[in-house]
Amino acid sequence: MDTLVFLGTGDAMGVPRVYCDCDVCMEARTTGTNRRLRSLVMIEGPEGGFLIDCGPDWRAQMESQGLRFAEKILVTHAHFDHIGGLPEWADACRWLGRKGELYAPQEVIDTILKQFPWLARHMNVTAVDHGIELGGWKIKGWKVCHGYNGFSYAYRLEKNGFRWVYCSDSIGLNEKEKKPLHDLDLLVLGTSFVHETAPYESRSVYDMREAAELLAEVRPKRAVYTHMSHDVDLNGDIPLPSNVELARTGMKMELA
Ligand SMILES: O=c1ccn([C@@H]2O[C@@H]3COP(=O)(O)O[C@H]3[C@H]2O)c(=O)[nH]1
Repeated sequence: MDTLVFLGTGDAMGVPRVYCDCDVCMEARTTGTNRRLRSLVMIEGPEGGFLIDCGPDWRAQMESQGLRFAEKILVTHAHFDHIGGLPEWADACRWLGRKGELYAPQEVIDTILKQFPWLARHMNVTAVDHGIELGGWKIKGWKVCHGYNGFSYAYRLEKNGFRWVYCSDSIGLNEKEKKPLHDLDLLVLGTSFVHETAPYESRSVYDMREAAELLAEVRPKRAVYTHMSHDVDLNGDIPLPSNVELARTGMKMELA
């Protein structure tokens, strides 16, 4: 049985935001229910495991699980909050004398290697544009609208009849982009805010109101929201569709 572990459930700034004294950020600093590291998930199972994304909190996330090595990492897009940990992973590979396996679409690889050209010395880099199999999961990625911030990729994973999607950074998906979101047992969707009031053209991730509309359309059996900013209070009373839950740091789910 495979397990999905939420090692990071925050937006680009994490929670608390360094500059912020709002109630959610202050709660995150004290009791810490809302403390959120940058978004990253781990899939583990009998056929091996892998991470999706490697943001700047990677080191703390590895330590939180007592993990000493990450062998395989699949990346969604080349934004700092999703790739900031890659140089630390590369250093770990170097010191252990073990090559990591980095997977991403070719255009994402190109950007990563422009930013961190030395990575290729410490890891094998594989383009996943035509799909990939990791840990027994058949994985297909597709490009999704990330609004003001450009594009990201979402991944659809299938194994033993279980179908799920990881789509952390998207907004306003068109019909083609929504197609792989149908017939899902689980949709992990990024929703930065409950209700984001900033002008639409300045935004880059669904809010929870829009996400509810998307779910009504694509009808996954279950959904989990992640990539949540300090707008989201896990101790609050947020109106959600009945099949939705909010990811919590360290939360585990069976993928079956
Ligand atoms: O070309 C770019 C654009 C943006 N970024 C990062 O991705 C984050 C996306 O959310 P945000 O807009 O709150 O903050 C952004 C930055 O931290 C990046 O690394 N490269």
